Amino acid sequence: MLKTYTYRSLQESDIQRLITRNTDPSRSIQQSVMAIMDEVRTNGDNALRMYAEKFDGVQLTDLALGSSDIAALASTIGREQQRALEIAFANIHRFHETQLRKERTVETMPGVTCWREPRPIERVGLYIPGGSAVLPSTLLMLGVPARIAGCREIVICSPPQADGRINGYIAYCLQLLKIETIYLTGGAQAIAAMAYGTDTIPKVDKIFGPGNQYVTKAKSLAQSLTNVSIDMPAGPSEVLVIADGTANPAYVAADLLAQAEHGADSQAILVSTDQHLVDEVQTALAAQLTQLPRADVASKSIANSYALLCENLEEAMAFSNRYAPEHLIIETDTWEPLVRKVSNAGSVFIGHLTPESAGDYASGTNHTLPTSGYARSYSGVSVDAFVKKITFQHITAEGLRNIGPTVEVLAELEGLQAHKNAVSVRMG
Ligand SMILES: NC(=O)c1ccc[n+]([C@@H]2O[C@H](COP(=O)([O-])OP(=O)(O)OC[C@H]3O[C@@H](n4cnc5c(N)ncnc54)[C@H](O)[C@@H]3O)[C@@H](O)[C@H]2O)c1
Ligand SMILES: N[C@H](CO)Cc1c[nH]c[nH+]1
Ligand SMILES: [Zn+2]
Repeated sequence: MLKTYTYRSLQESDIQRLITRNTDPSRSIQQSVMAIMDEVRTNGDNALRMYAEKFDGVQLTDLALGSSDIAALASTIGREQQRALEIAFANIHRFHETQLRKERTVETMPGVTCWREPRPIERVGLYIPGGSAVLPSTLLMLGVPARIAGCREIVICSPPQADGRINGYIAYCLQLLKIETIYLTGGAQAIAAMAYGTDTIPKVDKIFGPGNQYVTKAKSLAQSLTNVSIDMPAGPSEVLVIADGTANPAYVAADLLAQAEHGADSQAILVSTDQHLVDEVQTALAAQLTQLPRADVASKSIANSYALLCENLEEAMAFSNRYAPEHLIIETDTWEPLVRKVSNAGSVFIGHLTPESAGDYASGTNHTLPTSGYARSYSGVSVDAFVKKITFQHITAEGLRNIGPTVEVLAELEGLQAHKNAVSVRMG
């Protein structure tokens, strides 16, 4: 069950240990991923086939499925599942379409006009996890903002399943998104393929998507070894629940287990002001675990997690801000003052009736979020991530008279005469 710590008895070194997760201290993941990426760079599609056999247990001839295969697979799913995917698609679309707001044009001095306009990133690669669980929801979370942004080429990679194909739910989402091809490759090799390009898989400008530690390391290496950029490190899922005596222990336990079932390296942290609640959550965890098909994975993750007892909710929030969770759930009757104090979190779920699963699937917010403390500096995926915001400016004769002398002085103080001349030659 959850190990329990008391915040006031922790030293700074203990806090550092408690907020650190999935950093690959032995560099073993980095080494494996480097080797995989080199292999893909050198041997392209043949390397992808070799890794499909090694990691996914399938022999592939074709690395891609086209629209007729996708249509056949999509037709196998039930009406209820279609409907749920359509509602999720619509809510995600509704939430994300507001993000492409036009910005104001600014006249910084009379005759000097500056503004910013978004332009889609032309070629984007979306990674859809499919190792221990296939996540069609992730395809919607990445595909919808890519479509809203207007990206010209959307490359999708996901690990092949045991039958050498994808499941029908992924296929249905591809149809909702009007995407006609999917590439059957997963893990670090998929990221390498999109970063370097192979005969079959196009090289992209930016790679998006969550994944396990291999995928996440490959994304960061791809960014440093090639000119591809990435959305953010979105690795093993995590949740931190702040709960006081008003929380329902069954709800808290369910929320912790919902992230714990993602993987043994996931973390589910309970931060509470109430010892009695912690005890009740432990009991509820034990009871609910026995009912879960993925109890094996979830119990390993719970063993890799902890509960922390704090004196008050301010202290609880201070710890949460240091931990910087991917998901923060606030299960207290009074939450407004706490919400104002959130400074580091990927996505926040407020009140007793807001399960994090709602955001994972269908409320509309994006579930591709920074993990391992990266919520201190990264935002989750949004339409912004699929565009570049380009600045523009225009200067009139009046503007040049206004701004010119300032630029000349600044160029001169930096010793850059040619910069000064570019102004002076126009001012006559
Ligand atoms: N942060 C987020 O936004 C977010 C969202 C959804 C899911 N997730 C996380 O994504 C992850 C999905 O992981 P997954 O494993 O189920 O699927 P995955 O698709 O990320 O990884 C599967 C692939 O990993 C590779 N792999 C497995 N073992 C390997 C090894 N020993 N060496 C090299 N490569 C290996 C294989 O190629 C396999 O196809 C989970 O950790 C989940 O918590 C995060
Ligand atoms: N909780 C995951 C993000 O960490 C997203 C997800 C997809 N499916 C279920 N959950
Ligand atoms: Zn989830």
